[in-house]
Amino acid sequence: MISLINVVKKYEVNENESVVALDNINLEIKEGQVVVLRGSSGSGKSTILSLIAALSKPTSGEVLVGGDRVSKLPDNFASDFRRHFIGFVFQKYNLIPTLSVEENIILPLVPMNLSESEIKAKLQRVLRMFNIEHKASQLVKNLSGGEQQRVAIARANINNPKIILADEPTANLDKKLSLSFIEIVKELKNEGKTIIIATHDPLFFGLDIVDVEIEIYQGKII
Ligand SMILES: Nc1ncnc2c1ncn2[C@@H]1O[C@H](COP(=O)(O)OP(=O)(O)OP(=O)(O)O)[C@@H](O)[C@H]1O
Repeated sequence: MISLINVVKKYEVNENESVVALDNINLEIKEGQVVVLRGSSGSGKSTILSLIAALSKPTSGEVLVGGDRVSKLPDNFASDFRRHFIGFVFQKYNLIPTLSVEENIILPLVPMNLSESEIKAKLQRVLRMFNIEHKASQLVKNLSGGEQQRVAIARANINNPKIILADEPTANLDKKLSLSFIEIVKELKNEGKTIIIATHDPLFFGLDIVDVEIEIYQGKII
């Protein structure tokens, strides 16, 4: 279960100016749900994802993920929490173009001190799952947009996290690739993962696999 309780997030722009990105958000997401956060640019969707991932902290209010009060986690615990529980798919993928597909995918494992065989097993699982095995040794910069996205999704899943957060995942994809992303979401849902997608892509609206659609407008749920 993920809960946001009376969450306010203000960004300080300068000494006398702040932006209220989230204005008293209350939200509950159950394990295994696919949730779409919809709303126009600047409405606060990415801010919600970053709070759930403990990438930032609310100005006031609480964020609970599983048993963890992530809004209170010190930074070193927050990165540990992310490594185990969260897979993040960024809009621009955040891949390193000069590294190979497999090097990019195993990056989250670097701090974990795993044996080579453990790393290989985890890598093989996601290479197969996301149909990118045949490109494993190629440099990411030579891949197509759709392939790069599959690498980003594979990296987000390398630790088999319970929660996948995707920020505008189809912003750089054509219709066909966007539909194949939706197929991937279906597979992840079948595995029991909780998936939260921030998007203004109408392809996600009214989809049968989506359990909850939440509309955000100027930092509020409407
Ligand atoms: N680091 C920051 N400093 C100052 N203002 C910020 C910061 N991050 C976000 N904001 C502001 O907070 C509000 C919400 O931004 P957020 O990125 O959460 O919206 P969004 O709905 O995800 O938009 P988009 O679809 O364009 O990514 C916006 O007004 C934005 O300008």
